[in-house]
Formats: sequence, structure tokens, C-alpha cells
Amino acid sequence: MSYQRELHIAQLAVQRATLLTQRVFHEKAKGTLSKDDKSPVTIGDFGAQALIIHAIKSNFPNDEIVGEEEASSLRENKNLSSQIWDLVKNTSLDDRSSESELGGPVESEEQMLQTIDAGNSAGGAHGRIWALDPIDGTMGFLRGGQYAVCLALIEDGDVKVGVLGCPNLPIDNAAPLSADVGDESGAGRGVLFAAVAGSGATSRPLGPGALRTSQPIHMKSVPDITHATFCESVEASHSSHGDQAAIANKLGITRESVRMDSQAKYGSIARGAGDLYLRLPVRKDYQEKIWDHAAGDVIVREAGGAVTDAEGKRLDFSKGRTLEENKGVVAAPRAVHAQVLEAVKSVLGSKT
Ligand SMILES: Nc1ncnc2c1ncn2[C@@H]1O[C@H](COP(=O)(O)O)[C@@H](OP(=O)(O)O)[C@H]1O
Ligand SMILES: [Mg+2]
Ligand SMILES: [Mg+2]
Ligand SMILES: [Mg+2]
Repeated sequence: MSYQRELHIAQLAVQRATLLTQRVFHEKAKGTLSKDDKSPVTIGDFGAQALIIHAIKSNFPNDEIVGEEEASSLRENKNLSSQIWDLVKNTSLDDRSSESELGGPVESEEQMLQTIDAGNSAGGAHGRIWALDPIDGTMGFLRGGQYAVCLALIEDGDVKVGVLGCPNLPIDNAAPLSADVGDESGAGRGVLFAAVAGSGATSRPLGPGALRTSQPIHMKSVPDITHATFCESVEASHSSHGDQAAIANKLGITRESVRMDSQAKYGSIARGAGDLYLRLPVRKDYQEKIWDHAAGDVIVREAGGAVTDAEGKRLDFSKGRTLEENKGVVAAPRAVHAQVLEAVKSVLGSKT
């Protein structure tokens, strides 16, 4: 099968990064900064980005990386930078040989900052480009909710490999859909979703034991759409709860939506814990970021789903750092996607 080495390295890199993010998750002080667009970033986001880019650069030195974060604010904030360095240098996989496959330790704080900044690719339609969201759902991460560490390989504009580390989701693929994160111990939690284009989607436990076996995952079939479960963002500014409720209503769905942060939503529907993921824009001018969708897109499609925007177009990852050709996201099992899209169009159409 193709892309097996990319998949293996991506899985290990995400697995290692979640060890770092979980340490920060359990701390009260998460070293939060506010970015230019007013969104939050924490020492967990920066640390995870450094570790993952280090792993990719060590294994695939010619590949480009589109990473969400950059280090300029850290160069002006030595205190925060040294907190991140402390995390980065003290995070490694238990298994020594896996750890050395990820390129050995980052050598210095300065190398760490340069590594974070190596996620500055402009993206585009040509070549091999990794899309990295070191913590997706930072708001959830800060609130004590769901979040995901997300990594995807895009080749000539198509997503080929996707990996989602979701430390706070249940390991059990059959667990009912809920945004609940369980107790302090983390028992029974932590799942790593993955997919390679053309080869299906899988899940495996995220905890120690990197070589635990992966299980194939599939979306649930939905014989009656009125019984479907749909999920959506917690943050009302990220997607329109009102439009989503109207769409659900139009479809005759009576169950309350499950509100969950991050691409954990894509992973959850891919394994059949939920059925639909709706993300309708709030602001007309917002362009979705490729790192917020690339891994989830391939995982859901490989599990038997269709992922489009609100007009029914496939998400186009070839346009740079954003999905500038798309508005919103509609993800559903292939057999019911057209029906869901029709309801989306009808609700959005009646607004204008
Ligand atoms: N106005 C907006 N519309 C849609 N998405 C937005 C947004 N503002 C921020 N986001 C994105 O929403 C992501 C979280 O999605 P969700 O609400 O599904 O958890 C954020 O990822 P980060 O948390 O990585 O910054 C951010 O990139
Ligand atoms: Mg962010
Ligand atoms: Mg994100
Ligand atoms: Mg992020």
C-alpha cells in the first residue's frame, strides 16, 4: 500500500505531540496568548507544532508544511518560550525506537523556534504539503473540552493521508456520541484516527503502546434521517447554530445536536458515533483554514462519507492556506449526503 511510511510517521508524531498537549491540558496555567485575530494560542499549541514539524522535517526534508502557528510572539516573550522549551525537551515516546524514528530530540530553544516557523508554506496545488493544526479546538482545550492534534499530507492538492489525535474522546468506537471528557485519570480515553486515500480509515488507542492494532472504522448507515445525530461546533461564532437547527428541523431530526470542539467531530462521525457534521458560516468573509479540515476530510470520506461545502462542492485544498473556494462544511454518509445538502440549500436559500 502506498503512503505507509508517511502514515506511520504521522501517527507517531501526533501520538508524541498529544503527550505534550495532555500535560498542558491538566495544568491550570496554559500560557495563553491572544493572536492578531484575537483567537487564543497556548504553550501546548506551540510545543505540539515544534515536535510535529521536527518529525516531518527529519523524515521528509523536502516536503513543505502549512502549520497554524508561528514563533514571532515567542521571540518577544522569553518566559513563554522557555516554558515551551521545557515541555518540548521533556516529551518523548516511551518506545525508544519509535522516538528515534521521529528524528531524535530538538537540539535547542532556538532550533525549536525555527522549527515552529518552518510551518510557513503558502500551500497550493503542487507538490507534497503537510497541513498541521497542533491543537484544533483551542477554545475547547482551554475550557476542558474536546480538542484534536491534526496532521494531513496533501499531494498536488489532494489529501492523501490524515491523522487525528483526540486525547479526550473514548477509545471505544461504539461509545455513544458525547462531548464529555471523562475523569481526571483519562481511563478509557484517547483515540487516534487515521486514513490513507483509497485504503480506508482506522482508529486505535492513543495511549502507550504505539504498535497497538488499528481497527477499520465506518460511518453508520442511516436508514431514517429523522433518527440521525448531528454534531456542530461549541463556539457560536464558528458556525451558525441557528441555520444548523433549521436544517435539522427541515430533515425532521428531533434529537438535540451534540456540540463538540475540534475535528473530533469528523472522527466521531467517521466511526459511526454520530451521523452528520454541519458547519454553516456565520461571517460571509471568513475563509476556513486547510488545517481545520484536511485530516477530517480524508478520514470521513474513507469511512464511507461525503464531505462538501454548503453548495455541494468538494473541499479544495489546492488554493493555499485557506479553503477560499468553499463556504461551510456538510459531512454525511454518502447515501444521505444529497438529502442533507438539499435541506442545507433550502435553508440558506430562504435567507437571501
Ligand atoms: N469565524 C470563524 N468561522 C469558522 N471557523 C473559525 C472562525 N474563527 C475561528 N475558526 C476556526 O475554528 C476552529 C475550531 O473549530 P471548532 O469550533 O469546530 O472547534 C479554530 O481552530 P483552532 O482552535 O485550531 O484555532 C479556528 O481555526
Ligand atoms: Mg487557532
Ligand atoms: Mg483549528
Ligand atoms: Mg489550532
